[in-house]
Amino acid sequence: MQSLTPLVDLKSLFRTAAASPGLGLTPHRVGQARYLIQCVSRFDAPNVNANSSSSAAQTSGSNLASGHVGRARHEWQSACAILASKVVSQQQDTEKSGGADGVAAVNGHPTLDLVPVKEHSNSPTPLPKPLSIADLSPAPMHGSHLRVAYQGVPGAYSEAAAGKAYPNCEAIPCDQFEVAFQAVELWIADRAVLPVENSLGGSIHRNYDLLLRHRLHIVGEVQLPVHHCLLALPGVRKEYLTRVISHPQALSQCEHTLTKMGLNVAREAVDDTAGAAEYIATNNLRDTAAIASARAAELYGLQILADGIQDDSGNVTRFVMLAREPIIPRTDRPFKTSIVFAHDKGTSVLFKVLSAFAFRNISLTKIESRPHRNRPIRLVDDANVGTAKHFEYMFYVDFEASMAEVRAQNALAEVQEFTSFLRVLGSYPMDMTPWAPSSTAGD
Ligand SMILES: O=C(O)C(=O)C[C@]1(C(=O)O)C=C[C@@H](O)C=C1
Repeated sequence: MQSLTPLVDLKSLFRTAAASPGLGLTPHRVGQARYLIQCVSRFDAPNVNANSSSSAAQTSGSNLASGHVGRARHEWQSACAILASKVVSQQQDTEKSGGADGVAAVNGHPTLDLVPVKEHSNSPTPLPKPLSIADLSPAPMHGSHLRVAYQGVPGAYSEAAAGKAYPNCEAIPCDQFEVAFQAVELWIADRAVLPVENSLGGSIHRNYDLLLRHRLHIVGEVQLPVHHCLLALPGVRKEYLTRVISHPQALSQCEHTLTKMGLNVAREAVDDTAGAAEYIATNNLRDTAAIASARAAELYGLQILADGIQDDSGNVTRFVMLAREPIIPRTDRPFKTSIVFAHDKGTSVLFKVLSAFAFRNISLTKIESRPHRNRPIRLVDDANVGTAKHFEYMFYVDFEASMAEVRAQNALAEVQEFTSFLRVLGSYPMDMTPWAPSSTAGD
């Protein structure tokens, strides 16, 4: 088995942030990160899984991966927020008292400590170099590689998607989707590549919710054909198996094929496909198989019991590429734009919003609704018949146009009139890779 890049979890992520001023972190950010490490330590709960891209992952199998930040994420997050704000106020106090970084106040005006000029010296103190255009490049890179965060361990499909999106990138494994978001926000990574939907399994809701909660921008998409294999330890036969473990999406993508193969064994959800393979290898499990990639078989020393077990040969997962800054939309190639909106008077607005696109001949490629978590229910009282409880939604729409096109700008101006909340998640080039379906076990 090869030695692999360690998984980034919340704790190590903040530790790296705190210890690496070279990553482009401001002293403020480094200070925040130090405090965050303390917060994370307080809420560490081994064997409790905080991550899940689906509620199915909360089944017993999801406890397989160990060492996660667990219990009470909301507690942890509010502690982070409080402590991070303390860092800011402490920093402001220090600045006021003139103690930090050589800044002192004279008559209320800060003065800077200048580098002393050494007179008649042959070896002058090196002076700071002025910033040049190159220092201001929009995509900060560390060394020659773009650092791309993904959820899972090496061998996960998300790692392959990161490589497709950014060839030669340094892929950074993260144990949760949220960690991948934060890795970009804290400058540990330059981009994140995260799955949002699969042609068989449907939407990965967790990432839709996180897109709204974080301030990253969609700067691209990649569609990855997903070719699943059934993996087990060398020498294990199908008849020995009592369970199959994998990511909930992968289990759902192979549901019928597993049944057709006569594998009516327990199916358990874990955090990612390659993590399932790693778990079997690490614990020498001879009664368990994983659904994962051929690369995962190679990395963790498993054999392939069956190849191409996805229920459809055209099994494709769509991933979005996320960055701290949006890209400038263009019109010289096909673009897609993703928006999210809500209306405080309910779903009646949906028809008007959709017609704003229809009148301009703009095709929609996806529409998704999620609970409006800040205001999930709207009560409508009618004295005669009682109280109607309407569920409230956030609507996510992808449409085929660039924000550089006037028709898209006009459509959004109209949508803004109808809605109480509107955010453009990104305008980005469409993945136009030629179609190449993978083979299935029955082919
Ligand atoms: O578990 C993995 O390998 C992943 O990359 C995650 C994931 C997903 O979240 O949908 C990605 C692609 C496949 O659809 C199956 C699982």
